[in-house]
Amino acid sequence: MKKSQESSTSKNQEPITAFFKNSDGPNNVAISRKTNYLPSAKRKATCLDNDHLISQPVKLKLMNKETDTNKKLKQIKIENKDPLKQLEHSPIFNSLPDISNLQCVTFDKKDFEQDDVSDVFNDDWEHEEDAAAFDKLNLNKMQRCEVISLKNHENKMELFLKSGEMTGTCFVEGIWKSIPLSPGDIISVIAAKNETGQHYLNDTTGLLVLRPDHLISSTSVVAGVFCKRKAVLQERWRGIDSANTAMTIGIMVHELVQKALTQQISDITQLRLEADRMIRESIQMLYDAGMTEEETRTSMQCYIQPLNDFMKSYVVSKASHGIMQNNKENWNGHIDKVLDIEENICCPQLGLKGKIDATLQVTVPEKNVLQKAIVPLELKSGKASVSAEHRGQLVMYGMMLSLHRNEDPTVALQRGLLLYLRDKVDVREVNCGYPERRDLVMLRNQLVENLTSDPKDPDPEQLTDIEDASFLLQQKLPEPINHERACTKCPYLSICSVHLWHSGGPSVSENHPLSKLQGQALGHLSKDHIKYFFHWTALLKMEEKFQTNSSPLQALWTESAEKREKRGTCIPNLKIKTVEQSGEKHLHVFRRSGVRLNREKGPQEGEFAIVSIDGRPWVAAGVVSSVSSDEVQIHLERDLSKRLCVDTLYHIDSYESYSTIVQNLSNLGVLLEYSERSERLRTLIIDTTKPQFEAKLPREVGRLGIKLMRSLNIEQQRAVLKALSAQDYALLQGLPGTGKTQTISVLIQMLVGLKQRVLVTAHTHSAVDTLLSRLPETMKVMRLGSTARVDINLLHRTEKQLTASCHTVEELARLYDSMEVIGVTCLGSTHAILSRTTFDMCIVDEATQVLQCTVLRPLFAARRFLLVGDPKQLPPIVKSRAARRLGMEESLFHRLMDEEATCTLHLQYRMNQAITDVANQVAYDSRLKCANGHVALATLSIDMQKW
Ligand SMILES: Nc1ncnc2c1ncn2[C@@H]1O[C@H](COP(=O)(O)OP(=O)(O)OP(=O)(O)O)[C@@H](O)[C@H]1O
Repeated sequence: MKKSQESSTSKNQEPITAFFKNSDGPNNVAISRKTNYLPSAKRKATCLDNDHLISQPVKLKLMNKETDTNKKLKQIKIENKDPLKQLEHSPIFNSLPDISNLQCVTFDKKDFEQDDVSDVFNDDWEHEEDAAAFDKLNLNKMQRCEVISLKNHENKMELFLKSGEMTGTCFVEGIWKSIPLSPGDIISVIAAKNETGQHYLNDTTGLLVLRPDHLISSTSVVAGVFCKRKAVLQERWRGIDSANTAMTIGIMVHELVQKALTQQISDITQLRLEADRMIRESIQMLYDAGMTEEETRTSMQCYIQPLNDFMKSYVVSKASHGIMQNNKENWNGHIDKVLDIEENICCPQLGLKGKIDATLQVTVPEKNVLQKAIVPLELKSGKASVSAEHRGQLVMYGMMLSLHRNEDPTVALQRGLLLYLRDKVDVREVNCGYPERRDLVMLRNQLVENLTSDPKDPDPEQLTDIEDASFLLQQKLPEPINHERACTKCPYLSICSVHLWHSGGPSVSENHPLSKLQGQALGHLSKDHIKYFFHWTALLKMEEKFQTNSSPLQALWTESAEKREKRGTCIPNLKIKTVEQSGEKHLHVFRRSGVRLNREKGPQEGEFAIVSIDGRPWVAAGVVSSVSSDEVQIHLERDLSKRLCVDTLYHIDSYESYSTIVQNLSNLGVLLEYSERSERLRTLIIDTTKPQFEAKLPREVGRLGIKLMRSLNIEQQRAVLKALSAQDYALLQGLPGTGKTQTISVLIQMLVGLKQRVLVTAHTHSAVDTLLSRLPETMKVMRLGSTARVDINLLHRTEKQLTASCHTVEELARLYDSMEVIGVTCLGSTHAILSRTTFDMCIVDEATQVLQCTVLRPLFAARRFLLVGDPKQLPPIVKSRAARRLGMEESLFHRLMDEEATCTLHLQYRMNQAITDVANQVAYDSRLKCANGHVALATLSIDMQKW
């Protein structure tokens, strides 16, 4: 039984095209003709009856952890054959892309002057005059449709689709048939028509994009060429992979090339000076990656001469052909103009997004005629592999750009340039035929199937049991690859393995590398650790789902700007007034003439927002710096006025970023790590091992205490001593106005007096600032985080201000090391200082308001911690009712509350007796006391005349 399942699965992995022939990795068989994405048992559970049209949504039933389906899922074994070997045996391994049917596109002058921003897609991308037409759906152009029902025929699937008021059918054959569609799914389709007028897609025509509203970056899609599973893990657990040398050099080389291109630098001495300047200005990034200037200079050397050659031959020369004409693979064109740098490109028709390194206007000789074209350029700082990953990225940019030009993405001529500069200049033109485009869309579909829920998945808001939730809401992952070397080094090994061995998904045979690596990946984790991980990932998934439903990104392309304005999420129809360079960003001032802006609704100061124009959602994004009744100021990463004409109307939309969810998932991922810091927290937080306290404190404490603790009452003094004696952690429960901040401030001074380094954190910027502002000016304090969010009185203590005088990585490191206190919010705790320093104590204020998984990040950086808060005050903000019901509001403070570890402050200085009595009746059960008679009798005299 098992055997037959194994062989059928491996048989399903035949490659279909040659696209991945240059891939370095094993997933170059990523697209398989017959592979269904779901494990076969799950497929069975969800497969559609061949003979019935299904038009009703399937009723959901909560699966019990040990249902038959689940048992079956666990039994499935997948034998992963080495995909490279399979590929070699493919009859089409060496076939070349079919470009015979490509049409040549000519450009006119206006194409080069500004973007073609014609209305490519309106509310539903295509509106036809005839409103109630049945079977009038025109799929010759890409359409966003809803699958109403589907019917399986012998070799094809019949889809009944709806787009706006239009309906129609489409037959899906070949590779497209393996997409696991359900009624209710949103797809984007372009199809051919046969002689009978019937729309169809097969292996040689059409595109079907699954759930196109979920935009995946083209970098993530090509990451899936090597390992689809890693590509999905990377999307969800981004941040586990820390900054490294190759990444840092890559960023610096990109900046240097972009500078050379925009300023037309073709002089080797000037390029060297630019590189040196860049290194000097990037000391923060070098510190993060643990690199010195000298190392960086040496690593960048091998790019400078080739960059100079590139500039001379392709950019500044007047010739219309490049160097190395003897090497026929090298590109033979000329770069006439740089149109854009880091152009943001967002394409909801293909469900893709990306950032193009440089958008160029070029001249290319073709059959002895000089042709003009606009091409994306992708710079690669690694070896000139011209791999499937590198080419694939350009193919996707090409498809997105062709849709922006209103062309057919399956056949439109596309050109792109790959630029390699390590050791020698190597410029390759990438053009491709239909098979590559189809395979990349299919690869994206496979990733999106794992990254989004399908209409048959349970609605998280209906879940009532955390065990069910943590089983049903587990991250879906593609099958693992068979590559021991890659898996051993993979930063996602533990997360990949925990899903492999502890979820209902497919498992692997005993000979698979992941079986051998199981001990290394999970040997240090107990059942409870894994259960905690899955509980919290499920809760985060519920919260994420709730957020996606309440503020959907797709409104940007499915609703008009006016409709979004009515909903209160958009400020529409703005024009650019001015653009000013502001550090690395461009401060854009937008104006709406005539109409006063509603300052209460839409993007607010300090919020992240998206800038769109009609037909082109998300042309840029950034943080809003101010909103007045007639102007919006926003810092964007690129200058929009350079590319778009002055009369362009812009819309600015609020955007609920999911980076917080991803950061929280990453924190849970780090908690699974085999390291001392993670083991310590697992023991304290998951196993709830009792914290230990020193029986005696050093004499020095007494000496310091006489001086510093005089301002504290007896309860507060006890709290300070308790915190000082904690070996693991302590809790400080402070009722309102009882002097929590005052107590913490004295504790910090005591710790610093004892030569200990302290990390101070809280949920909000204001709480961090309140604490830091109570510390003496003589203390060495640094506030991390964006200066825009820091209290004006603390600006002199911000990282930006303090590091302004550092000119070398060494000076910077010395400065960081000299700081006695570092202050940062919990979400801002991803700064490199925290991963490179072990603080003696981390103090978390407002600890009852922070999500358990958010507070983990600062705690990883300290030997012991103090949680300060009031469990009777606000819990963490959780929007999903179901997640709240299942325990997401439980803060770490609540989880660890224990009499022995907790000190409580009851004596308050803020309310007189009458108000204290009310607070006691409502929440504190007579435990809140006035600190003294003066407080109890205090009154407020108000001059009623003045009111
Ligand atoms: N031991 C003390 N003697 C005199 N006044 C004190 C003492 N401790 C705190 N206070 C005063 O009580 C007020 C409240 O103190 P603090 O802001 O530290 O309390 P908190 O518990 O942090 O308040 P909140 O409930 O707003 O978080 C302040 O005005 C502070 O100066």
